[in-house]
Amino acid sequence: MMGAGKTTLGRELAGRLGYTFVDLDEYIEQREGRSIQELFEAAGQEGFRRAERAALEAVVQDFEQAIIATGGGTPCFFDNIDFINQHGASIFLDVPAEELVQRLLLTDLSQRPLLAQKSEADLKDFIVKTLATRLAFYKQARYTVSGKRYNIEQLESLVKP
Ligand SMILES: Nc1ncnc2c1ncn2[C@@H]1O[C@H](COP(=O)(O)OP(=O)(O)O)[C@@H](O)[C@H]1O
Ligand SMILES: O=C(O)C1=C[C@@H](OP(=O)(O)O)[C@@H](O)[C@H](O)C1
Ligand SMILES: [Mg+2]
Repeated sequence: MMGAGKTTLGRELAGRLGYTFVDLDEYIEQREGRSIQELFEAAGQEGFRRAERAALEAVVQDFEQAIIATGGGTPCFFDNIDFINQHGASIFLDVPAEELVQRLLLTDLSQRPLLAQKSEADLKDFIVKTLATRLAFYKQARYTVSGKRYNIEQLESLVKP
């Protein structure tokens, strides 16, 4: 989910393993030549999800040993979660909703179009409801790591060959 730490942790994990790190949102931005916000503005969420799926297919062609930080919605559209599981070892970072909200409030919400311009109360409501609808997808990850704190060695042991 947004704020779980996919980008932050993914980068750290890739560094430890000596793997390439790819943040799917950044990869989409490079492919599309515009920011995620611009893509949402021009093509709506539907257009973004199509670009996201295309990027997912391209990224598995482009990289062999890589840690990919997806976006929070990636596994929840099309058959993306099946595609992800067919091509790699997926990890669900299962962070409580209240913690996600606290973290996200400290960031620039305009960078995440689904959260832009939300009040704190609306943000809380959105995170709780969205997490509930997405959980069925997230639970299909091969591994689940739960809690506010994480242990990078534990994560490393999950994916290390
Ligand atoms: N384990 C953590 N504990 C506390 N804050 C964290 C942790 N992981 C990430 N953050 C912070 O939470 C925010 C969202 O992290 P980010 O990696 O962008 O999440 P995601 O890519 O899953 O949306 C950032 O401000 C980041 O510094
Ligand atoms: O949860 C989502 O639907 C989204 C999460 C974002 O990525 P992060 O999870 O890295 O914020 C980004 O892909 C886009 O704003 C949509
Ligand atoms: Mg991210």
